[in-house]
Amino acid sequence: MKAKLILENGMIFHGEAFGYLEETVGELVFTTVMTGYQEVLTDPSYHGQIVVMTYPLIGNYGINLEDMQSDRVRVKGFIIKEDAKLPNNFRCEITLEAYLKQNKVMGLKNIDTRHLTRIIRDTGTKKAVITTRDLSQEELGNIFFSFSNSDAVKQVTRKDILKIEGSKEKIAIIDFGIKKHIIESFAKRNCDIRVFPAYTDYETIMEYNPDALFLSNGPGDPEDLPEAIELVKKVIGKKPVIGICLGHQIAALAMGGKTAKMRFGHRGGNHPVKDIEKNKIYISSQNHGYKVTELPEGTVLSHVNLNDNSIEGMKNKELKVYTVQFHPEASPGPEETAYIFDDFLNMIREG
Ligand SMILES: NC(=O)CC[C@H](N)C(=O)O
Repeated sequence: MKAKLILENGMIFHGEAFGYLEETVGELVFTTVMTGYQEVLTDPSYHGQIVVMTYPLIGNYGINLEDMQSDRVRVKGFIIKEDAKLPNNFRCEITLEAYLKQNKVMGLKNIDTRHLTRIIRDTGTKKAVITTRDLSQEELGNIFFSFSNSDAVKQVTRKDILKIEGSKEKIAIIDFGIKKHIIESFAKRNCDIRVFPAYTDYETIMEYNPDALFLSNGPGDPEDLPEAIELVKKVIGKKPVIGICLGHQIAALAMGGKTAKMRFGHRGGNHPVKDIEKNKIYISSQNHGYKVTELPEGTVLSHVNLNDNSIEGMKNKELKVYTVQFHPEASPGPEETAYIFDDFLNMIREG
């Protein structure tokens, strides 16, 4: 069935619907990862976003039920050039199209994703609609006007506390929309883990008497999370604080730093970041549309993005805060920054 993508600036791309047939609206972003589409689909950080894959052939190894980063598809829509109709892999359980259908998420294929990506790069992230209908200007205007992603964390955070027993550091994780492989990365290192819902109060977290507070990745604008920022303000100085992506941004705001929305963000599996202390360059996995623009006082830059010199990590040795903007858990992407989890734990132990 024919369907189209309509951008907020009036541009229209014609393609073919695939997956679930239901009109959708979201913030249009692109990722340059060449594999790992199923980790992208299930990453809660993409809540509210329509994702364009720049790699031209998607679905070629199907969908397995182990690599998901949460329990369902989180993107609002999925745009590709070509759908591999006959996936071929021993781990494949269902096709990409069946998975989208099952999760009630609309896809659009046969789109010139390279052209679309250039438009997003040149003119910035914007809202977009995928539809099979002919919409009037007024209808479109209403759809765009009523779309907001400011309660994204509320939508994706867990309801109950998750406990994982371990013999090493006690890590209190705040789930702003956490990816499964982050939890696994701490569990693999034998940490004792409690994963708390995003709006858990300070007392409940301190009752667990953690060795550190970990702030997870998650969707939306960090400035939409004043409660989380207040919680972190209370914890800093009392317990070490570590974090990834949204967690990094929240920690920066809690300490008096600044964040801002980027023109089109960093989403992909080959972003070069330099670890300043180690004087080494790593290829990192990234998925963010906001960044820290001003480091808090007393905090030093730990990592920098070599494409645009943006802040990719910060450290405060006195207060024991260490956070990174990129994704050391990868999933998808290269795993060479997994050392960050060991660095986090070393910082906690040093006390
Ligand atoms: N992956 C993340 O945690 C993303 C953080 C934030 N939502 C951003 O887009 O910048």
